[in-house]
Amino acid sequence: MQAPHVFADLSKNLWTRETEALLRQLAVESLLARKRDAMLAGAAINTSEQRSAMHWLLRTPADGGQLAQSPVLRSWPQDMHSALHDVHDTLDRMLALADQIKGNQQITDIVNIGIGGSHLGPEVVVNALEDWIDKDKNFHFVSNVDGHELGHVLRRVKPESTLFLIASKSFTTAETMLNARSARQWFLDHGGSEDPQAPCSIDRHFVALTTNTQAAAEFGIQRTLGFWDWVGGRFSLWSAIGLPIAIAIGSEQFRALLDGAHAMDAHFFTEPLENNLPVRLGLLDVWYRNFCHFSSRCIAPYSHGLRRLTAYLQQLEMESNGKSISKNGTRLSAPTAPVIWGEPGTNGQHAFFQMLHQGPDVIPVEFIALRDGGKYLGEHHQSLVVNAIAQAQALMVGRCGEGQEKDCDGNRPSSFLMLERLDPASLGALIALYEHRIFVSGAIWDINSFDQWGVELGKNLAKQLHARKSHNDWSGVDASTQELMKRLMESH
Ligand SMILES: O=P(O)(O)OC[C@H]1O[C@H](O)[C@H](O)[C@@H](O)[C@@H]1O
Repeated sequence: MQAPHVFADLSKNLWTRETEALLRQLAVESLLARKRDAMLAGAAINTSEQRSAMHWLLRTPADGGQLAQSPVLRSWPQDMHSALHDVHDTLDRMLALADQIKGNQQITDIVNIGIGGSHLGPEVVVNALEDWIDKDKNFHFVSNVDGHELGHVLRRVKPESTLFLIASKSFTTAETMLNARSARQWFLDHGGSEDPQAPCSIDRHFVALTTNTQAAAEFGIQRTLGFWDWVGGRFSLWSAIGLPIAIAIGSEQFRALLDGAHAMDAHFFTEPLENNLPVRLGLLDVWYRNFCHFSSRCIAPYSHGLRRLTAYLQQLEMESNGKSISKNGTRLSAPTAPVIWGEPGTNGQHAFFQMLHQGPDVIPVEFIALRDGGKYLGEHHQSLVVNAIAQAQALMVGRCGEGQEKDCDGNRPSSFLMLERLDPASLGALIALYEHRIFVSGAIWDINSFDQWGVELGKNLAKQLHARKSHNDWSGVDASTQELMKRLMESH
């Protein structure tokens, strides 16, 4: 089927028309349409944090665009109109800043410091759109608290020609804060200044992207672009967190990225369930996970530009739907998000595809390819996509009669998504497709796809271990953790 900017061939999946009709019935019984409308109405669907989930508003045109005639929009309360107004105010300011930085020839290096949702989205988009980027700027993404990553970048840049973007929704994430402090110290140690009047000042060379503008100011960054707590971290590339993207491709193309996502939003919010690609894919995910008991899904982008897409989708899907408790607090009896994994093609073919063809587990595969490969070596592109099509065919038809070890069962499912080309609008639509698809399966499972309390546990324990380390106090700590901590301290 054709959805905005994305063609989807779902014909190699293990379902029939009847299966899909029954799944749609399940969607009706799970109140999917009502839940979708609640999101569009700005209801607090992130119940554990009492927040709405309105990342789609970040790409809604000021006049409502393709959603203007939607009955939900037409009955929006005033505060939704105000929120949309604020979105466009901030977007205009952000894009003006982006164009100014883009045109500033003195700035040759942009260093984005952030992790999770404040890193993966911008990284995947900047990588994907490298053909749209002026060659006079280098983009660096630092996320890991491992000092090797920041050190590697700092060895290659100079304070006077570098702009640091400190990206953190909360402005409290330990890794980002440590990386930001180290970058700041390096900047001051190498000729930068705290004096706002100085030519190489923190004011000119640091920008914070955050909802916590106060913490950014306390850190010493005055130039801040804000956003709102109703933008989940993993859905935030459309907000101020997208500044590195906007610097890379410019305001006009950033707007094209938003427009592509908006076209998919309108498709999702208004098309009937049977013609709605995010709904069809979300239902397919439920079918495979709960009825066929497939526990993972392989994502294989046949595009070097999309080489980081799987990492991005891992956070999007597994952080959103890796839950075992329903919205009303009961433990679910059925499993939720599968393991998402994969590598770009054709590399994956020469590594793990063997298991996809002959391994004991059936693993649905998602091929993502471009019809038009752009300006590089057309022959390579044809070879790339033919490989993807051949792999999907091989998984389906298998092989028999050549001796048991050579035989492949076949009947292994795959979906094939094809973009016309890798441009901002198509990429925006593709990412929005995944956001909504995940919403659909989350709605069927009746989980809150917008919180991530499991992540908090690890963060808290890391903080406690740090504190205990300074007092060398291990009372009440389990033996395994104690031993590892003692070993770490001994080596110092
Ligand atoms: O943007 P920040 O507040 O620094 O958060 C960065 C990341 O932190 C945690 O890992 C959360 O699980 C992610 O959802 C979030 O994207």
